[in-house]
Amino acid sequence: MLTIEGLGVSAAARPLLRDLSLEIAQGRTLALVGASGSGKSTACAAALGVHAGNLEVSGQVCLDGNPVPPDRLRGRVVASILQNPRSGFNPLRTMRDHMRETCRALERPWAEDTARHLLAEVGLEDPDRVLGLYAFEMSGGMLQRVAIALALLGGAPFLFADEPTTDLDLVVQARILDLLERSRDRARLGLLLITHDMGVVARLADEVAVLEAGIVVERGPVGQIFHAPRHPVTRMLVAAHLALYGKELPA
Ligand SMILES: Nc1ncnc2c1ncn2[C@@H]1O[C@H](COP(=O)(O)OP(=O)(O)OP(=O)(O)O)[C@@H](O)[C@H]1O
Repeated sequence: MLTIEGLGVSAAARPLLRDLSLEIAQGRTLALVGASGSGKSTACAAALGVHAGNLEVSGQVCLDGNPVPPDRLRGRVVASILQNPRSGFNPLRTMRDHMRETCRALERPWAEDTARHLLAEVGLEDPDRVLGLYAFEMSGGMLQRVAIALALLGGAPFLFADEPTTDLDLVVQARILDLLERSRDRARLGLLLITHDMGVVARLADEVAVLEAGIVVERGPVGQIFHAPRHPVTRMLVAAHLALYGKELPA
C-alpha cells in the first residue's frame, strides 16, 4: 500500500494544495479529479519530488507505512507519466537510448523484445523504426505513447499517470486504457490516475477523490461518485460528463 500523507504545497506562502492524504493499493485505481487549476498536477509532481523549484512542499509518501524519500520512490516504486511528454526526452538521444537508459537506471536487463512489445501495445506501428527515432521526429501523441511504454518498462508496482490519454485520439485512448487496465489486473499495478475526463474515470477508477482549490472536497467509490455525487464540484464534473451523452444528473 502506498500512502500520500498530509501533502501540502505553497508558492510564496500562497497554498496550492492543503493536507492531501491518499491511499493507493496494488491492483486498484484511485482517480484524482478536479477542474483545471485545482491542483492535480501539482499534487502528483510534489509527491514525486519533481515540482517546480519555487514551491514549498510538506508531507510524506509511505510504502507499507514506511516513509520513502522521493528519489527512492521514483522509478523503482512509482513509475510516472507526467504532462508535457516532449520535455521529458533528451533531444540528442533516440527512443532506444531512452528505453535502454530506463532499464540501466533501474538495474534491469535491457530486452529489446520487451521494448518492441510495449511500443506495439501502446499502438505504435513499426516499433523497430520508432526505437531509432529522436523526439523531434515524433508527434506529441507518439511521444506520449513512448512515455507510457517507458513507464511500464520498469515494472514498478505503482504508476502515477497525469492525464495519460489527453492528447491521443479516441482509438489510441481506448487502447491505452485497456493496457493500463490489463497492467493493473495482471501485474497488480496500483494506479493513481489524474484526470479531468470523467469518461476515463468511469472506465478505470475504483475510488475517486475530488479536488477543488487544493482541497479534497469529496471522495468515495466510483459508483457513489457517479450515482450520488454530493459536492457541487463533483456534481458539475458528473453532469458535464453525462451531458456528452444527452443525459442529466437527477436532482
Ligand atoms: N510553480 C508554480 N508557482 C506558482 N503557482 C503554481 C505553480 N505551479 C502551479 N501553480 C498554480 O497551482 C494551481 C494548480 O495548478 P495545477 O497545474 O496543479 O492544476 P491542475 O488541476 O493539474 O490543472 P490542469 O487540469 O489544467 O492541468 C494553479 O493555480 C497554478 O497556477
